[in-house]
Amino acid sequence: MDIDTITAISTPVGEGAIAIVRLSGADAINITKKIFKGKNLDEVPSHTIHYGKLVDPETNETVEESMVTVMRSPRTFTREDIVEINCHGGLVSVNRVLELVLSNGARLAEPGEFTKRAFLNGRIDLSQAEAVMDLIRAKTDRAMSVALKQMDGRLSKLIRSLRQELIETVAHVEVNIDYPEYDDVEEMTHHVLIEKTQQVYKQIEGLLQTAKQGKILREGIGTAIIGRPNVGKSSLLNALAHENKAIVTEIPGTTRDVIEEYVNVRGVPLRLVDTAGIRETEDIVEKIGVERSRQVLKEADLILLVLNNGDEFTDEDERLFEATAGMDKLIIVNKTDLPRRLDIEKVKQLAENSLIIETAIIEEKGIDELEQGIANIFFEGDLDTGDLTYVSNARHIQLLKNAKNALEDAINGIEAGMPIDMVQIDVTRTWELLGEIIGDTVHESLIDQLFSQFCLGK
Ligand SMILES: Nc1nc2c(c(=O)[nH]1)N(C=O)[C@@H](CNc1ccc(C(=O)N[C@@H](CCC(=O)O)C(=O)O)cc1)CN2
Ligand SMILES: Nc1nc2c(ncn2[C@@H]2O[C@H](COP(=O)(O)OP(=O)(O)OP(=O)(O)O)[C@@H](O)[C@H]2O)c(=O)[nH]1
Ligand SMILES: [Mg+2]
Repeated sequence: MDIDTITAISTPVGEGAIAIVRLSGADAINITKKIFKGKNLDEVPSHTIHYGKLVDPETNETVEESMVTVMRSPRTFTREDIVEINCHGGLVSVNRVLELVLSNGARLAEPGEFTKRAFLNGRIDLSQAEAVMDLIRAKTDRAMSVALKQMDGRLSKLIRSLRQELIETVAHVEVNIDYPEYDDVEEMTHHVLIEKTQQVYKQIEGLLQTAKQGKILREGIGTAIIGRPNVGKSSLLNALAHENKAIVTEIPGTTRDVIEEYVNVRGVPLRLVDTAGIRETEDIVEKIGVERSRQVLKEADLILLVLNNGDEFTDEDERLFEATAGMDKLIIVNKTDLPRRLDIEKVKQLAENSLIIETAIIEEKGIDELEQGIANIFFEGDLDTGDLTYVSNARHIQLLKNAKNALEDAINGIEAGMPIDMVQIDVTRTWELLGEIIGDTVHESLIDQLFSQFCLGK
């Protein structure tokens, strides 16, 4: 394992009042002492902060003034000695402090390396480390609360208990293999095996059932706003975002590219995508936009299909209904301030079970109903992260699916009266797959790859 001292700027790039350069490792305090003029940092109590000047030992030039926090191993974020240098938040000043630390013996940290050390030193497990990243990226309060629970070790605890159950079944099997002469042991084994494996199977299934909501909490509901040019799609995006994000003009074909925006509709996280109005066009730029719109449409979890109340219902509108058949969809009849020319009966007929909502976005009418409609579609208005343990991470979901399959093999084997040591292989495999979620049984290259997705300085 690396034992060198790492450093990085732990605050975002850009101007701020304060920025933090963090050091972690056995030399963190020694390196800081070389550049810090103030109290003797060897003598200050752990978890205390101290004012002083930062001085370049080569030139004796004062580089910065600072507040320095000293935290001694092992009760720290990484379990190593940590120093946090709080300096002024200008771009130049933070970088000079970083350079100073680097030239005095620290190494620049890789992305995620602080959290990786917390993992390698056993303070947190892999799913907790991944939750740290989710927390940073959380777009809504609810996504954040899911991440916080995972960081707290909720998922880990559940996975550990499932693995424990599996180990117990394996133990029973071992007894059976070692003492085949006891008939009642065999009966017992069969009984226990069926019961325990099915119990674990049900819990894995339950976890997987939270995956759809978990994914939505994490990434937002992929929502495509589609419709003919000029019906008011970009106006709709702006209304839901409560901000003028997309350009709105009276010229059809205004939106040429796909515009994405995270919005929070009554606690439901939407990844809202405004698209170029779909029509047959000769304009080359618009053509590409229209192609992209069709692509977005295919990948969406929810469609907001916008129609113009003041215009006739056209073949192009009809084709949009066809293209979105069977998808979760809301029909928005916009521009109800204009006299109706739209064939609403036709719309009702094509809408099937989809809700039709009338809006006049320009007058801010119908937006409330629309927001309620969106909330209802996914969670009957109630997206509750309450007590459930969610899985939201694609890696975890895949591992759970594989574990479920392996356990299914085991259960089928038991029921078909397969030799017990064959069944054991599948049970052990399930145990290993679950272990990968928390990082008990993972390959080093996977660990490197996972942590490299982190932000620098985390
Ligand atoms: N300035 C600063 N703020 C920060 C962080 C940081 O690294 N620096 N964090 C970085 O993400 C978060 C806090 N995360 C932390 C998690 C664990 C420990 C820690 O020392 N844990 C010890 C117990 C400490 C105690 O109880 O006194 C341990 O688990 O052994 C510290 C920070 C958010 N705020
Ligand atoms: N009368 C009326 N006009 C509206 C309403 N909503 C939007 N508009 C106007 O319709 C025009 C087109 O709106 P956009 O939001 O740009 O339409 P779009 O569907 O994004 O258009 P493209 O990007 O060209 O496909 C603008 O002039 C809007 O001000 C409404 O409820 N009533
Ligand atoms: Mg537009």
